[in-house]
Amino acid sequence: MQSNKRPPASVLFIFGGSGDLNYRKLTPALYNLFLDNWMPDQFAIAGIGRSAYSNEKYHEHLLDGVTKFSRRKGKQNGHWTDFTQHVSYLQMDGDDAEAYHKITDLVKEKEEEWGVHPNVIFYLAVAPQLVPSIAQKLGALKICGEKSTTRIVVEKPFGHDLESAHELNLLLSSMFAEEQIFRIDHYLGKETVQNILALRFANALFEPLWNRNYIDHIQITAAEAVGLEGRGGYFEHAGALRDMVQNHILQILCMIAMEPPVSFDANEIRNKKVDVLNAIRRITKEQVHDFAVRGQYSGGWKKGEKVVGYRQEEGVNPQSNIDTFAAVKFYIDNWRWQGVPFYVRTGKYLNQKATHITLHFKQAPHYAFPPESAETWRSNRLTISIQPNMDISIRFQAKRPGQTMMLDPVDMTFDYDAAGEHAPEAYETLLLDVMEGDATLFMRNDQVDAAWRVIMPILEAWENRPPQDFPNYAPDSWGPDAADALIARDGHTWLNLPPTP
Ligand SMILES: NC(=O)C1=CN([C@@H]2O[C@H](COP(=O)(O)OP(=O)(O)OC[C@H]3O[C@@H](n4cnc5c(N)ncnc54)[C@H](OP(=O)(O)O)[C@@H]3O)[C@@H](O)[C@H]2O)C=CC1
Ligand SMILES: O=C1O[C@H](COP(=O)(O)O)[C@@H](O)[C@H](O)[C@H]1O
Repeated sequence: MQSNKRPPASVLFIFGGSGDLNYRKLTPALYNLFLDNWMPDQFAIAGIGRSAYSNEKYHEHLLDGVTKFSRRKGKQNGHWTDFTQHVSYLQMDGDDAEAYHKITDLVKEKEEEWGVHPNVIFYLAVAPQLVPSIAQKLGALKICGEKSTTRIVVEKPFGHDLESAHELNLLLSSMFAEEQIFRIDHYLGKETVQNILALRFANALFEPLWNRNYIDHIQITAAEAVGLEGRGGYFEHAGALRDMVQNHILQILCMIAMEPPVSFDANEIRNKKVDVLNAIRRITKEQVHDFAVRGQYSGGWKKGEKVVGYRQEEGVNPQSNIDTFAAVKFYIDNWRWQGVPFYVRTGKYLNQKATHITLHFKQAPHYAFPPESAETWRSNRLTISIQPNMDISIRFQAKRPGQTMMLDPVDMTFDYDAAGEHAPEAYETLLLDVMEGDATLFMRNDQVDAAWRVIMPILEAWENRPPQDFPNYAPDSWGPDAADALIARDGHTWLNLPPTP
C-alpha cells in the first residue's frame, strides 16, 4: 500500500446499496481505494435498500461483485475482512420519512466514536423517479444544513428532458447549496478522459493547431459491443441519445473544444465547458434529419452467438421506437471552431467496444511529391483512445525506405495502458473527489441544462416522427447505413479502428 494524503473522516450512505451499480462499480471502487490507502482513517459505509440482508450476507453479496468486477479481479481480497468492518446494511424504505432517524443515529454514533464531525455523503444510486422523494427527506435532516461537510451525489440520468432536469435542479437547490450537489458523469472520472486536459494544456505543441485553421473535422465514437445487459426497463425510457450523447459524449466534446482554463478551479473548468455547450449550433426540428441518425438493432449473430433484436428484449415494447444507436453532426459557432463538423456516434451491439476521439487535420496546402508517391492523398490525424485501448496516437506520412519516393502513413503512439491494473477506475477517482469535496469532474446545474438544450430538438423530432425502418442495423455491424451516409455527404468516413489484438 502506498502512503497518501487522505480525505477527512467520512460516513457514506449508499441508497441503492442492494442494487446493481453498487455491486458492480461502487463497492469495487471503494475497496480499491481502501487497498490503495486512499480511504480516510475513519470511515463508515452504509448500504441502504428495502431488501433484507444481515451484515454478514451483505458482505458476502458485495464480495461476489468485487471478485467479478474489480480491476484487481479478486487479487488482494485478503484485506476484505478489514474493509467490511467499516461496512453495514440499513434496511429502510427511502419513501418512509420515519425511517430516516437510522441515518442520523449512525452519524451521531460515528461522531461520538471518532470525536470529530465527519463528512456525510449521500449517494443516490436509485432509479431517477425515486431521487426527488429521497432528496426531499434528506433535505429535511439537520445535517444537510452543514454545507461544508454534507454532500449529495446524484447518478445519471439527471432528468428525462430539459424540463424535468430543470425541475430536479430547482428541487435540489431548494435544499442543498450547489457546492453540496455532485452530479456524476462517470466518463469524467476515466483516466484517459482527464488526460485530454493534460494533452491540450500542458503542451505548447498541439494548441496552435487546435482550431479551424488546421482541423478539418472531429469524430467521437463511443461504441459498445454489449446489448442491454438486463436494463431493458430503463433503456425503454432512455434510448442511446439520452443515455450516452446528452451526458458522456457531450462532456468529451466539451473537453476537446473548450478554451484553455486559467486554473484548474472547479468553476473555471465548468465555465469553459458550459461555454462550448452554449455555442453548439441549435438546429430546428425540421433540420434534424440532416444532422442526426437513429438506429435500433435487429436479432442476429454477435461474435458467433445468436442474440435477439431490441424489440424482443425483456422489458421492451415489441413495437418500440427507442434508439439503440445515435449519430449526430454538431457545429460549434465560435471563433475557434466555426465550420468544423464534430461527428459523434454511439450504439449497443456494435462491432466492438471502442471509445475514441479523432482529430482529422486539413491536407497540406501543396503536395510537391509525385502523384504516384501515395495511393491516396492522406491527411494527418490525432487519435485519443479512451477504452479499451488507452493511448494517444499521431498519424503522419513518412518515406518508405528505398530508392523511390513513396510515402506511407505511420503512427507514433503513447501507450497509456502501461499503467495497467494500477490505473484507477472512474468511480474510484470520483468517489475520492466527493470525499475531498472537489467538484471539478462533476456537472454543474447549468451544464446539465445546456446539454439538454442541445439535444431537445432531436428528441422532440424523433418522438413526433416514428422511424419507418426499425430495426435497421444488425448486431456486430457499425450501425445503420444512414450513419455512414450522414458523414459521407460531407466527403468523410467514420474511422473504425482495428480491434484490440
Ligand atoms: N447499473 C449500472 O451499471 C449503472 C447505473 N446507473 C444509474 O444508477 C442508478 C441505479 O441503477 P442500478 O443499480 O442499475 O438499479 P437497480 O435496479 O439494480 O437498483 C435499484 C436500487 O434501488 C433500491 N430501491 C428501490 N426502491 C427503493 C426504495 N423505495 N427505498 C430504498 N431503496 C430502494 C433497490 O433496493 P431494494 O429493491 O432492496 O429496495 C436497489 O438497491 C440508476 O439511476 C441508473 O441509471 C448509472 C450508470 C451505470
Ligand atoms: O452510463 C452508461 O454508460 C455505460 C457505458 O459505460 P462504459 O464505462 O462501459 O463505457 C452504458 O453501457 C450504459 O448504457 C450507460 O447508462
